[in-house]
Amino acid sequence: MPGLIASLSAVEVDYARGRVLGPVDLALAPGEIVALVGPSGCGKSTALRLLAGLEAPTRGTVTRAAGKGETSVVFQAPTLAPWMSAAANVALPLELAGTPRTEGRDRAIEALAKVGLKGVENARPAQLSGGMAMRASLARALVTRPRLLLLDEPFAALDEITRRALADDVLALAAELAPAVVFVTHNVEEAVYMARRVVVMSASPGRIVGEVAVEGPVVRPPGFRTTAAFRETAEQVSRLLAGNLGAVA
Ligand SMILES: Nc1ncnc2c1ncn2[C@@H]1O[C@H](COP(=O)(O)OP(=O)(O)OP(=O)(O)O)[C@@H](O)[C@H]1O
Repeated sequence: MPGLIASLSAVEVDYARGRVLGPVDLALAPGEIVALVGPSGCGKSTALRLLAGLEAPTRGTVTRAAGKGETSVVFQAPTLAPWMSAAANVALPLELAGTPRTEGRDRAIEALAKVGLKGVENARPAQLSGGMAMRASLARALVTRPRLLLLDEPFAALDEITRRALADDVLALAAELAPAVVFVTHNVEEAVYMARRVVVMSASPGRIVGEVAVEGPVVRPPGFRTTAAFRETAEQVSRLLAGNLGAVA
């Protein structure tokens, strides 16, 4: 379909023990932020891997307007190379794409500053806290200025305060750089906070059971979580989830 960053059409994924996903249809417009919520094991990460082009579906069609170099994925674990400095880690995708080394380092330092990591350019990953390592991973994902940013439970291992701070930082960066974002989470409130559109999946094999639109600006104003509209939207998502949990594996 023209104008879309990526889409899944009648997509199904089977593994050896049977169907794990689908059929699923999902279309992503440029710059939109979509959250994917669903019970554990329903195929959220599988859907993300399809959108990233890391895996092919068993049946159905995946289209991707964003090429490999225009797609970034951030996983729950920061996946930084332990022997490299923060700046070298962030510069890695640029280096692999053939960007001259000094330009790569400058852009990495700029990306680190954008995620609040000014001054830690030369630190090794082991010297960073969990939140800082996740920020460095985000900087590495954004340094290539992707058109499609795929986030697989990026805050799951972090404490609540760090999660909330990072959520605001990701939204600020999304507002500035305008990639299409797919954000996978188990957490209903986090989904409603992050996304303009929450896509709810059933238990395995995951299908889309409903979508809920979220009002408000991309960068959420203070107190957004306590508004009646936010509570109602979260309730709607929770009801969709609760009605479609099926047999828990
Ligand atoms: N490479 C694989 N081979 C076989 N089975 C797999 C493979 N990858 C995932 N699965 C299975 O497919 C199902 C969907 O996995 P997936 O990781 O996509 O779910 P998820 O919704 O992201 O789960 P969680 O929320 O727990 O991270 C699970 O039952 C999982 O065990």
